[in-house]
Amino acid sequence: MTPAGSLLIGSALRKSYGPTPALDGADFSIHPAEVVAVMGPSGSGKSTLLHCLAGIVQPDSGSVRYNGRELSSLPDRGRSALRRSEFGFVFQFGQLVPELTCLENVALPLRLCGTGRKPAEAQAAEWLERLEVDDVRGKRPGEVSGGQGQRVAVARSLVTRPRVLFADEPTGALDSLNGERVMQLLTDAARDTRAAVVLVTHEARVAAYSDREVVVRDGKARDMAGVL
Ligand SMILES: Nc1ncnc2c1ncn2[C@@H]1O[C@H](COP(=O)(O)OP(=O)(O)OP(=O)(O)O)[C@@H](O)[C@H]1O
Repeated sequence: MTPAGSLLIGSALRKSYGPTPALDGADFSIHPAEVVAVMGPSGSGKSTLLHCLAGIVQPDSGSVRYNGRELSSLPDRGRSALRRSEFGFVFQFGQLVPELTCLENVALPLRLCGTGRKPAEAQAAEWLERLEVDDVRGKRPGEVSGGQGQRVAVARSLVTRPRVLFADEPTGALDSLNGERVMQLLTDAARDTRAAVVLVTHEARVAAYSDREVVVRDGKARDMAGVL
């Protein structure tokens, strides 16, 4: 796939941690509304690639362009604002705020973007319903199951209707049945809202929910479209 029409493009990305090269000239691109699985062995550079694409980690060299804009040309504040308004995130563990109810957790990204409490919570309630966890809205994250918590996290990641959802092993802590359900709900919701999804996983059954697979090995990314 060529980067033409791509929403997000990483080119020749390099990143080392001390003497350890995590990325060694990785290329990646994703179109609007596309779900791309980033696969590869442990330590191959998948999470580092995701962090560079999301502007969380600054690559040593190479470029990341989002919607025609070079991320490194934005000041820190601009990158943070972009992450808040255009990107969504869901990780394997612990991203919910323990002191807040599930409803307040899902409403939080909207509140941070300036939405008032009532409309933010009304939208959050809709997303909890969509992820089939309406019943836990008044509970705190410590009082819900792992699968329920992950659905709440997916609801929170999509409530701002991001254009790119970054998901790093989103079902890594779940049993296979719960994992499949979360993936189904996540990809259905992303496709409905036309969010592109960068999905890091090492599990083939999770990658099966994607449109395309990219394999990262020794810090280099390879599109499997021409290989499979
Ligand atoms: N913050 C960091 N400090 C030092 N080394 C790091 C850091 N983050 C990643 N690395 C190293 O960079 C390399 C790539 O790590 P990364 O987490 O991107 O791989 P991964 O493919 O996501 O692995 P996994 O599947 O195990 O999560 C590894 O050798 C890792 O030890």
